[in-house]
Amino acid sequence: MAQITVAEVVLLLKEHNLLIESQFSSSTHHFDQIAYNSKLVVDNCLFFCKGNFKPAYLDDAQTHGATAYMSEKAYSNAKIPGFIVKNIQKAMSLVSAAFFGFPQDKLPTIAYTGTKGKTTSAYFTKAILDQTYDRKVALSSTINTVVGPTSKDVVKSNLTTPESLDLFTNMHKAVENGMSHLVMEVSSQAYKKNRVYGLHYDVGVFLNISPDHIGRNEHPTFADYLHCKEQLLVNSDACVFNADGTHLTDIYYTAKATTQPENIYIYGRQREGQETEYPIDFLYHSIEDSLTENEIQITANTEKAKKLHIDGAYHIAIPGDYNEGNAVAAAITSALMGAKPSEIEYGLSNTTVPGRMEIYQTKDHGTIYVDYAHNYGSLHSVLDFLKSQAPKSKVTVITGSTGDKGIDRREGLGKAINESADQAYLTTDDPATEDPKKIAEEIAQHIDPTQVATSYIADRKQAITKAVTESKKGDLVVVAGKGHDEYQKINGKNVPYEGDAAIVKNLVKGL
Ligand SMILES: CC(=O)N[C@H]1[C@@H](OP(=O)(O)OP(=O)(O)OC[C@H]2O[C@@H](n3ccc(=O)[nH]c3=O)[C@H](O)[C@@H]2O)O[C@H](CO)[C@@H](O)[C@@H]1O[C@H](C)C(=O)N[C@@H](C)C(=O)N[C@H](CCC(=O)O)C(=O)O
Ligand SMILES: Nc1ncnc2c1ncn2[C@@H]1O[C@H](COP(=O)(O)OP(=O)(O)OP(=O)(O)O)[C@@H](O)[C@H]1O
Repeated sequence: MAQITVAEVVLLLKEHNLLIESQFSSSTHHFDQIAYNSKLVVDNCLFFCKGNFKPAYLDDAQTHGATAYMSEKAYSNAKIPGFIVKNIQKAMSLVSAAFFGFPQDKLPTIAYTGTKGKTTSAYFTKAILDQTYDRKVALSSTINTVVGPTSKDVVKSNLTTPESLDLFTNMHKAVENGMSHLVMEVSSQAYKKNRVYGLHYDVGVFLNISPDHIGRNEHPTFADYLHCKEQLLVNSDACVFNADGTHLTDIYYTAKATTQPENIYIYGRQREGQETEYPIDFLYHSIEDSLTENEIQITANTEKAKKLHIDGAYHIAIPGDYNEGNAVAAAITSALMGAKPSEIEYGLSNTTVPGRMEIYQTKDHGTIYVDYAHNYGSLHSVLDFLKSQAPKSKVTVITGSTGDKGIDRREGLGKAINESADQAYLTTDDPATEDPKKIAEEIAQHIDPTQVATSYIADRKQAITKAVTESKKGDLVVVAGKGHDEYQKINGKNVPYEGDAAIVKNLVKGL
């Protein structure tokens, strides 16, 4: 049973130079529960006060049985002793890991970061390793959290990377359920907010970086965004990264600062007359690249890479040339964890990801793609790929952009549409407290209406219906931005929404 004593808490906090004061007189007292939400407090619980905290939550926690609290400041309404700490997020992460007996030590972990491709690569990796380890691979992703082998062990996720206490709770459950490995996504916010403080990974992958998540409530600058993402490499035993991305020198030297070059693996697309500053360990190229699937060839280019024995051809069930890089990252990390080429082939050729390049064919109308692209980098990748495959096809995009965050996405989406689409229906996507029409107007400012026929339809379902039913044979329709989401975030509430895929699935039945 998970437990922690006062003495263990004090020792841990002192070791990390986080303790300001312990108000506890007994060092042998132990806690049976830990929580950061007063609504979840039960008897003999250690309660963490963090974030936009109100003293009333501490009253609530005391009523429900908290026997101590931890916080960056002492509360005058406290009737229980406190641990006053320098950084509550760091302290909570360390104490959570210790409370659950450091589950990470029993759960080899592969972690992905990157502006784009985390979920897809994590799904590929889980699918491969599930073959190798008899479906014993846990998952922490934007879409689902998997802590055991049965369907009741799968829950929808709230965040890309959960709060530390939730993450260690999940890892503990996974260990209890006999899971052998964990594949997880680590967002830059997770580092910014110390949700993974003290966590070490067996393999850390840096997929790519492009401007995103910069602004109010997220990262003040791109440099801060990059710094947060790079922390994944600092905390990994083996590092894998993509040579085709930007900021490579920065990324390479960050990896090298804590990892021997023999444990750093670099992959990149094969190009004519290629010269790189670093030895590329794995080269890949497309054997076949179509609107519905891919086949790639992976070639080991260094002695270190050859030892993984993954040279060969692999099918990928999801289209999009950028998914080839995601697949190679998954192949390398899985091989580092013991997967064989046949298991890699099975995982890559049988994995689709909800809301990522889902394809819906019609008889007499266009082909419809439902995709999570919601910034310049991702929408540009998708549209560029479709244009390269079908240069003569008319491309229609249906999209909106989120309110209250990622403001620069509006310009990016407009720019990507302007560069590669023929028609756009701007609509609603998680407007939060903003007016979706105003957001659409901001996107439209970056579209030349003489080149791209652009209109606004507030109701997302109506916009999708119009675009799909008006499409002609050979046209390509991209429903972008919401992916697998079945809600619209409006004024602090998740308002239920049918979902892009469900709407399209129903529509194409009659077409
Ligand atoms: C800005 C930010 O990081 N906010 C996160 C943070 O909020 P917070 O600590 O301020 O929590 P709060 O909801 O204001 O409440 C304060 C505290 O009072 C407690 N409380 C509240 C009510 C009550 O009755 N009793 C009680 O005890 C709460 O449990 C909480 O501990 O902690 C919460 C969980 O403990 C998170 O859900 C929340 O994420 C917000 C919702 C969020 O959406 N964050 C986004 C930006 C995010 O992290 N995204 C990344 C992906 C983006 C990327 O790639 O970087 C992600 O990993 O998902
Ligand atoms: N390697 C890549 N490079 C550029 N775009 C990509 C890449 N991989 C996926 N995409 C695009 O980004 C979208 C999101 O992909 P995915 O969910 O795998 O990434 P993510 O990093 O988890 O994204 P997010 O942080 O938004 O949750 C896809 O639907 C696709 O449009």
